[in-house]
Amino acid sequence: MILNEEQSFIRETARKVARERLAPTAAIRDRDCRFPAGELAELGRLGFMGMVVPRAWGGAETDYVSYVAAIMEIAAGDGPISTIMGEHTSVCCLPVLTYGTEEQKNRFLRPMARGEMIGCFCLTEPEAGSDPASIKTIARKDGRSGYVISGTKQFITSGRNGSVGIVFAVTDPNAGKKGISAFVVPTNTPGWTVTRVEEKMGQRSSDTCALSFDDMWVPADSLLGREGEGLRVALSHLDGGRLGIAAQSVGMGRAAFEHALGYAKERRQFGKLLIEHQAVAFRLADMATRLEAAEQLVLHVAAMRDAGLPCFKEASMAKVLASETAERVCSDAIQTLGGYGYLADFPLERIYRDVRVCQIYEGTGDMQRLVIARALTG
Ligand SMILES: CC(C)(COP(=O)(O)OP(=O)(O)OC[C@H]1O[C@@H](n2cnc3c(N)ncnc32)[C@H](O)[C@@H]1OP(=O)(O)O)[C@@H](O)C(=O)NCCC(=O)NCCSC(=O)C1=CCCCC1
Repeated sequence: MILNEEQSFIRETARKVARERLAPTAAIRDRDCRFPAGELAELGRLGFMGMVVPRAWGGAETDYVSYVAAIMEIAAGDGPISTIMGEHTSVCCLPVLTYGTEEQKNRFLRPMARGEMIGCFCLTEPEAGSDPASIKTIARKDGRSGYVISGTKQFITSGRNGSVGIVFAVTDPNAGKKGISAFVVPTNTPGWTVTRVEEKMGQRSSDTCALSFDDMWVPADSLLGREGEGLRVALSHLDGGRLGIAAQSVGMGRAAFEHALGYAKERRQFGKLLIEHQAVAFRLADMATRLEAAEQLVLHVAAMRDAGLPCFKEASMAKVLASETAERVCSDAIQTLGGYGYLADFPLERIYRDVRVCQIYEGTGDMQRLVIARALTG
C-alpha cells in the first residue's frame, strides 16, 4: 500500500521524533524501569496521543492508516512507549468516544486525547486472562446512586502511572456474558490500590500492575455504555488494539532489521563484508521480505477500518503474522551480529525482550487463531 501525502507526512514526523527523542534514551529507561512521562507529554503535544480521536474532542482526527504508521515508527524508537500509546488510544480513548456520554467525553476524552491523562484498560484478572467473560470483579449498586467495585486485576499496563481506567466488573452475576459492565474511573479514586508492579523480561519502562479495588465507590455516571454491555465494549475495541500491537511488532522488527543490515555492511570477516557472504545476505533478504509482508497486512487492515469494513478476523491475522514475524526477525538480527547481538551494549537483546510479549498481550496467538477460525467456520 502506498501512503498518501498526509499519511507520509505523519509517518515522517513520527520517525523523526522516534529517532531523535525516543531511541537515544530507550536503553536507560529499560535499565531503570523509568516510566516515560516526559516523552508521552511531548507525544501528546505533537498530537500522537489522540490520533484517531476527532478534533472536536481534542484529538488529531487522523485516519487509521496514519495511526498504525505512526505506531510503527514510535515502536522502532521505543517499544514500551508504543505500548502505552496504543493501549491509551485503542482501548481507552476509543471506548470513551464510542460509548461515553457528553460529560464523560468532556471530563476524560478531551484530556486523554491531548496526552494529559493516560488511560489503562482494566479487564484481565488473575483467573480471567484469555477468557474475559469469567471475570470476578463485582460492582454492586449502592444507596448513594453509585456502585461499589471490589476485586483484583492483573497485568494492567499503566495501572500505576495512568490517570484513568476503563474498568470491567460484573453487575449481574446471573447474566453471564451480559452481566459485565464497563466503568470509567480516575485512578486516584479511594479504594484503587496498586498491589504490585511486575518485574518483566521486557517492556520495562511501561508499568504492568496488579490492582486491588477495595470497596471502591464510583458515582453512577461512571458507567460506560449500558449495564451489561461491558464485554461488548471490551471486545469491540480489541480489534483496534490488536492492530496496534501488530503495528508495534513491525516497528520493533524493522528497528532490529536495520541494525543488523547496518552491521552487515560494516563488519568484515574472512576478508569481506558480512553482507557479501551469501548466507548473511539471504538471511537479511528473508527478514526484509517477511517484514514487508507483515507491514502491508497491517496497513491493509487499517485501510479496511478507515473504509468502515469489519476487520475483526483480519486484525487477528495481522497480530499473529506481525508478532511472530517480529520475534523471528529479532532473533535473526541477533544471529547476524553473533556474540555482539547478545550483549546489552547493543539494542538487539532489548528489542528482542520487548517484542516477545506481542504474542501474548491483547490476546495470545492462540486466541487470535481462535478468532480467525471462528470467522472461517461461521
Ligand atoms: C474471542 C474470545 C476468545 C472469545 O470470546 P467470547 O466467546 O467469550 O465472546 P463472544 O460471545 O464472542 O462476544 C461477547 C460479546 O461481545 C461482542 N463482540 C465480540 N466481538 C465484537 C466486535 N468485534 N464488535 C462488537 N461486538 C463484539 C459479541 O457480539 C458479544 O455480545 P452480544 O452477546 O452479541 O451482545 C475472547 O474471549 C477474546 O478475545 N479473548 C482474549 C482476551 C484478550 O484479548 N484479552 C486482552 C486483555 S487487554 C491486554 O492484554 C492489554 C495489553 C497491553 C495494553 C492494553 C491491554
